[in-house]
Amino acid sequence: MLRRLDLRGATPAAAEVRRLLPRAPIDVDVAVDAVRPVCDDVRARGDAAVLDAAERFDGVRPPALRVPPAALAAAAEALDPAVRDALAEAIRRARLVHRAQLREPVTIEVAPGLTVTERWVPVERVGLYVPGGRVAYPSSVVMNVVAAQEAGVASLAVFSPPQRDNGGLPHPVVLGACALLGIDEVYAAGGAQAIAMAAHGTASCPPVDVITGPGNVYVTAAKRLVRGLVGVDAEAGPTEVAILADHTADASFVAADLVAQAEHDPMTACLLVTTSVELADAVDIELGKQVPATRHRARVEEALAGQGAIALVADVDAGLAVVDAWAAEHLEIQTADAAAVAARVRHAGAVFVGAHTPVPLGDYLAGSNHVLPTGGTARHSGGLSVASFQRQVHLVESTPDALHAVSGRLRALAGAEDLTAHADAVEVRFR
Ligand SMILES: NC(=O)c1ccc[n+]([C@@H]2O[C@H](COP(=O)([O-])OP(=O)(O)OC[C@H]3O[C@@H](n4cnc5c(N)ncnc54)[C@H](O)[C@@H]3O)[C@@H](O)[C@H]2O)c1
Ligand SMILES: N[C@H](CO)Cc1c[nH]c[nH+]1
Ligand SMILES: [Zn+2]
Repeated sequence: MLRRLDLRGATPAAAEVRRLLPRAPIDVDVAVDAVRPVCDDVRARGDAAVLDAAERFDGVRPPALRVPPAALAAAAEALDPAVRDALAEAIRRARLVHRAQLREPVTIEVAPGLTVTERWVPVERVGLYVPGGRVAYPSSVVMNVVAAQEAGVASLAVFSPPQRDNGGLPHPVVLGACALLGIDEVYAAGGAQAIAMAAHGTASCPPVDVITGPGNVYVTAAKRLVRGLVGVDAEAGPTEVAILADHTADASFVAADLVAQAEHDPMTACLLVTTSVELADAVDIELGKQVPATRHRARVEEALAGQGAIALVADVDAGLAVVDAWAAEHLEIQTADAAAVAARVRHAGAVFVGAHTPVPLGDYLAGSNHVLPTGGTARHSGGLSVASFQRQVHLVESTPDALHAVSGRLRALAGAEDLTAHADAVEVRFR
């Protein structure tokens, strides 16, 4: 049985909701302290430190950090045809969505003769993290690489943990997915050491400008540490799901969707917010059937016991307030008129609307990006997109008349800041 919180009759403030509802006990701040020495070591000793960390954390010392081209080609060759076909379709769908995110330059004539043009320019080189500790994620290759390629990034390097069972190379399907996408720069490096390698650069790997991708709490912590030296995307850490459901929801669907995300990581957070005690009871019964039968039972049990909960709410409006406060990475809406309810959601990494839009569709094949903000960061961040790989640049262009027309006001503002040379630099042009 999931722990239950009865919020009917109460209207807790957002901060109180966040305190009451469970999330994983190790937070990113704690993990930052754990990974700081690893990142410092990579900065100081480069490749040797990455290799030592691989031995310590992944249980294998890769023969080389850079995956040889022959291994990528062999992995592509060895892909199961059904997996190859599914990857190709996932890539096709993701391209449709991400290409549509590209923005044309916009020129605004602010005053006669003065224009501001906004251009979006791709960064030059990116490091794309693909998790591979407990589970290997070829689908995260697709999510990272397609967004970066569509953004127009020229240099892409993928990092994924070395695997003992694969001779110290990353998982073969991860390599196969890289090859399908035309990626030839892949490193057998995982965890914080991979993030530090990408950020600082080593003898085998030039530094990158932006690092993106999901990972466990150590990866997330390392991204937080190098933020500023490089750009990073949102904190896409241990996965989480919230489901807002009423009496119309099917308990077997709800339970299956909780189990599906719980199988990622014992730190996964799974929350059902419902107006219906009957549904809550039925979901508990369903979990009693589904959990013992699921492949990764131990992980699922740990996640549900640790960070699983059902919150009972008075009505859908109260439920919306709760899920908005919790700001889930994934939010499913399984209520009557789900589309109308979903349209009112403010804080979630992605919203899955209606009974036939489970999170795993978005994980693999909806075309949406599955690299999404966790830990409540959906309050201020969005998921991975082409914008994660681009910078916006303003081009400002003025005629002499347009500059002259505004020079009096400019002097007023410069004077207010006691920066008179600013005004002089304008007026020198008209003496
Ligand atoms: N939010 C998202 O968008 C999203 C998407 C996909 C996956 N995920 C999450 O990614 C995570 C993948 O985790 P994973 O562990 O399978 O793979 P991972 O690649 O993220 O982490 C594996 C690495 O963690 C490091 N590590 C392990 N224990 C450590 C320790 N005690 N100290 C320091 N470093 C340590 C190792 O170096 C190892 O290479 C899951 O939590 C999953 O939920 C999130
Ligand atoms: N649910 C994960 C976090 O968004 C993504 C994923 C990849 N593979 C399966 N699931
Ligand atoms: Zn998933």
